[in-house]
Amino acid sequence: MSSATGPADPAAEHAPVDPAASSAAHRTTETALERLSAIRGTIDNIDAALVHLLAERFKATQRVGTLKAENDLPPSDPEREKAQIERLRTLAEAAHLDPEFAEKFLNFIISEVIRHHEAISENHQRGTDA
Ligand SMILES: C=C(O[C@@H]1C=C(C(=O)O)C=C[C@H]1O)C(=O)O
Repeated sequence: MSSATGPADPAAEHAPVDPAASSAAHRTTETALERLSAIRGTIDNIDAALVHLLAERFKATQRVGTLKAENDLPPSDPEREKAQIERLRTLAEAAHLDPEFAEKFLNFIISEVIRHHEAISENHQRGTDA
């Protein structure tokens, strides 16, 4: 705001807001950054848990892959996949997670598992053919 005689500093009237110049704005920014950091701490823990859970799941599916290869069972089982996707869609809905996302995520993991099972089967075949 300028007075009748004009602002003391003519540039001040259109100067960009500097949050550090206002103690209230500064405090607000610090609090927001602290909250962001705390929430990110939770995200870090969840991401770490996801990695550990996925590692355990892949250890189990590797065992399934070996069992299948040794017993001439096919790498994929579409019936089991269908049932598992349906089960996870229901769980996702109850947990307020987008079921479409849950299905895509599971399909992404399953396609990687099948790739592993195919590789295990090929290695097993090579071993028994030799
Ligand atoms: C792990 C298996 O193999 C494949 C992978 C699946 C999965 O990752 O959930 C499910 C079915 C199969 O296509 C299984 O048959 O149980």
